[in-house]
Amino acid sequence: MTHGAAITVDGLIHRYGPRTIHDGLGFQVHEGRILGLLGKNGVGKTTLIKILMGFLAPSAGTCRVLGEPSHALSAATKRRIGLVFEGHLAYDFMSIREVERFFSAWYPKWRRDVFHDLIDRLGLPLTHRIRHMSEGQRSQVVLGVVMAQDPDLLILDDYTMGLDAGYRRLFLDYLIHYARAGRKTVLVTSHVVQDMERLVDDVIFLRRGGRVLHTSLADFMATFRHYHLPHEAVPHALPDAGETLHAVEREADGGVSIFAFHDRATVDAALRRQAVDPSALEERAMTLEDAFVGYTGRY
Ligand SMILES: Nc1ncnc2c1ncn2[C@@H]1O[C@H](COP(=O)(O)OP(=O)(O)OP(=O)(O)O)[C@@H](O)[C@H]1O
Repeated sequence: MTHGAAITVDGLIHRYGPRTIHDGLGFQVHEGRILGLLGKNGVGKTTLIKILMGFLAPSAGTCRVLGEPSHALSAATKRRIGLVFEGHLAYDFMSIREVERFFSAWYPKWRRDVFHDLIDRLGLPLTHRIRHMSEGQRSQVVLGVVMAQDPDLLILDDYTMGLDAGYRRLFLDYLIHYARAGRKTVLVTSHVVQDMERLVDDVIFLRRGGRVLHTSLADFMATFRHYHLPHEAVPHALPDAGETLHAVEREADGGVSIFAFHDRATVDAALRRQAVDPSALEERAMTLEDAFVGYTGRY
């Protein structure tokens, strides 16, 4: 079945003063897909989400969200979008009970069962005020509020803020169930890359200066490879990264890691062209986090 696009970004350019953050970004998120937006600190993930929600006007380009231009989202469409943004609730003077009363009035599909299932795990009385909660407890309330809205499009910007490992996993299970159960679309950013490996269908890697890679997670993991040259086989001058070798990194043990979208024979040939003997090269298995760091570079 072909689904329509929940999000369409076309020719997006964004600059803050002289700095270009997005440079002709274009992609679609189809209904029912889960997209992970990954990238190092400061590459522009939050900026993109602000543009999609109409909080920020881009320097150029267009975005459509659930069929409407992002700068003119109607109230009805906004109600179909669940947004977790910097993990905060604006009304921190409210108690848990007041938060539920306030938000449930806005959302016709409010899922009381979902809210209480997530909130009960806090072990706090419903009269407890948000401002008297720890950071992680506040995040739990935010996530309860958003999931109870039963949104068609869920946008989560760094939802893991302050969450302990147990709750993070619980929420991840919730998300997976939510996304698979209906035709729900999710756009998620997180620095906990290992969670993305379980959750997302597609990934966008944002890199500084506006460079991007948009791919399915399965394709990326099947084609991006890590090769290792042990210390004794490393030449004086490290091989250069370029067309074939995506990245070349010196390891703490003196060996060299080479990341490439190519098979062993192609990488061998590229090394030989640089007068490097590849006979000791070995391929290593990668998690998504290894691949993410290999693709975007350590620092
Ligand atoms: N209003 C602003 N004026 C100028 N520069 C800004 C503004 N907002 C963000 N920036 C800069 O733009 C870049 C992108 O910021 P953004 O918050 O979108 O990054 P991010 O990918 O979400 O980062 P992180 O992973 O750290 O949350 C950063 O270098 C940031 O310092």
